[in-house]
Amino acid sequence: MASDTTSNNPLLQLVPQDTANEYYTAVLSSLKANGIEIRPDAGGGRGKGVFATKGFQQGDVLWTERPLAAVQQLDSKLEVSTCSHCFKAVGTVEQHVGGKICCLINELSDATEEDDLRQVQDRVDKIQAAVNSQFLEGLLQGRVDLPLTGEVDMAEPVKCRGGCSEEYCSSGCEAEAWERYHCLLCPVGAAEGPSSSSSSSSDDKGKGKAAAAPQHSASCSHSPAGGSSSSSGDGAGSSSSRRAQKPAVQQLHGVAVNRAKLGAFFEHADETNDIFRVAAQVIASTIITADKLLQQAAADTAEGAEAGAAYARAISAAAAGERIAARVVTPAHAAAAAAEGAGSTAAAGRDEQQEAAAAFARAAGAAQAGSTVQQVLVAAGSEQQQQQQQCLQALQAAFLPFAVGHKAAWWDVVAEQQEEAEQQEGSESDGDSDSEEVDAAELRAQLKELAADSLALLRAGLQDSRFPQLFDLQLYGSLVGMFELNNLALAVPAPVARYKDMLLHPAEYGVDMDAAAAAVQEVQPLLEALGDDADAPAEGTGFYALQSCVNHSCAPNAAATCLPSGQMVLRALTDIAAGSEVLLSYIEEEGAGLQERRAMLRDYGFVCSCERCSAEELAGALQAQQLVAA
Ligand SMILES: C[S@@+](CC[C@H](N)C(=O)[O-])C[C@H]1O[C@@H](n2cnc3c(N)ncnc32)[C@H](O)[C@@H]1O
Repeated sequence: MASDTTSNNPLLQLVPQDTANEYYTAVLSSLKANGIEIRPDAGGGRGKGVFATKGFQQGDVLWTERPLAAVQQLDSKLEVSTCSHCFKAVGTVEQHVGGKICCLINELSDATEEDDLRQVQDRVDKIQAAVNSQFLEGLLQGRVDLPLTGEVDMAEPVKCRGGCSEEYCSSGCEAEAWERYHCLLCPVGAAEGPSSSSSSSSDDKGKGKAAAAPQHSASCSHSPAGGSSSSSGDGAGSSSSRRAQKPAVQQLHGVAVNRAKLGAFFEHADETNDIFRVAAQVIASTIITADKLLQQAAADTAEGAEAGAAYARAISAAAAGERIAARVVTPAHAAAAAAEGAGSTAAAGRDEQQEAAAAFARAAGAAQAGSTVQQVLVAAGSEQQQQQQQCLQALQAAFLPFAVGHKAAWWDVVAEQQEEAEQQEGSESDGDSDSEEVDAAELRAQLKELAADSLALLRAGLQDSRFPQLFDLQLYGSLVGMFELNNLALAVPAPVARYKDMLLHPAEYGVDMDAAAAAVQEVQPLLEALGDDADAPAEGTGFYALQSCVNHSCAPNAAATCLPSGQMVLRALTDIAAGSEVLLSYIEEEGAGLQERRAMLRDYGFVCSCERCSAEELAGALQAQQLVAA
């Protein structure tokens, strides 16, 4: 649902329905989501929703989608190295096994008396039986080969051209991330071409055998991806040698980028809330898109002026041939004359007329594209006002994908959740409502201050004078709030889990059974040491244009999962009839009772009244009545 906030920020105003409809039509078409529509009012006060316009069968893919903005959690990045743009795993299976063991060792060494120490000791024993420090170092450094790991599709890491510790699965992903947002967010910013972090050749059955800087050392006092910084996601790490060469502030996309200050922003985000990193990604990509729109508008205006000059030249050329000159009085006539072409007595002027016609056609197109800009220019008073209006218009267009999704401010969302939780607990115990209010109010103030600190650091890193609306605290809070409510938790299958699954089910992967059985024998101690941690996916959070429009039900008919490629796929869990709403479950609803589900859904800011909840509520009320009657 679009926001109806009371803020004066134009980016927070309700998006006109026509504009939203146009945007979603474009989204559906670009995703080739056939048989799907977005209705502005899904009913029951739930805002917009996604509906099937044709029947789907259980298991059908409804659509696949990449996020508009996403980050992997810092902790998860230590355990599963992925492409910072698309979340496909990078490195080798061996490095991932080593990384997971390091994380496990760290976790176990943090165990306290409150943990089950016998269980902890059991796991330590298993690790010691499986690896020694030399073997672990070998896994991490690419000196140890495990059997059949070449069968798992992995990508060789490509480093960020800016010199920070971000890694990508391909030069394509590196370039896309750089162009879309990372050029403004990289805390190092030495803009060289992308470089592979591995010097190895690709003759190793696609393993991407890396001599890549390991993310862990065998002592397991590991650092995040790339190894040199406490930061991850956008803004991770730095190379001090490159930092020394670059200027303190770089001008890019109309923004003065202070890389050192960006580093401080990311450190703060890593210490406080991952979501700030996603918000920064949205802000950076919006600036870049808006800047491109402004450049385009300027080019169109220049083209219009050029067209005018060409027209003037065409007029004077045509003056030599009266038949044409009499007719070429408007751009439309110029175009018609040029199309007619032959028969002109002004042979010398024909080419020029055609050029003029073409220039006019271009100018007309440009004028049409920029017509709203022109209207604004006429309406605006001073040149400065005109520029501000132009900037705002470009900004609104660039921000549209997020404007259609934004919600209440983060501090309000969280404080309301807290209030409700406390009221619930309060009504179950003796509840002092005054102190509850103070707690929620305090929380609101604390979160607002935290967001203000984060935004101040981002503003210091991205010094911008054209788009003040984008650096407004209320907008920042709304962006973070939107991510809290709309984001899909990313869970990209880890390569170690795929490796294990392949060894256990070789036939499904076309792998020789005997080879798999021998491999299982060899790696059994490692898999036992890892236990369930082998299966832990890469976890993060992403905002998706279409998935974020799907409402919740405690009896869902669809489910979203991540593929190893990092793409999200939405599949039908049941048959879905044409005209039905597509519904996901935002929570682990299976086996949970009504109150438990409602408590989980509090985080999403609504009370569910889906068919299952309504039926259970009714059944509960009837039961209560019967008890009273009895
Ligand atoms: C991911 S968005 C879904 C799209 C949303 N309807 C919109 O208009 O943007 C999640 C929000 O939709 C609303 N919503 C989703 N499922 C709901 C449900 N079962 N009952 C009430 N509100 C729901 C809540 O406001 C929730 O915060």
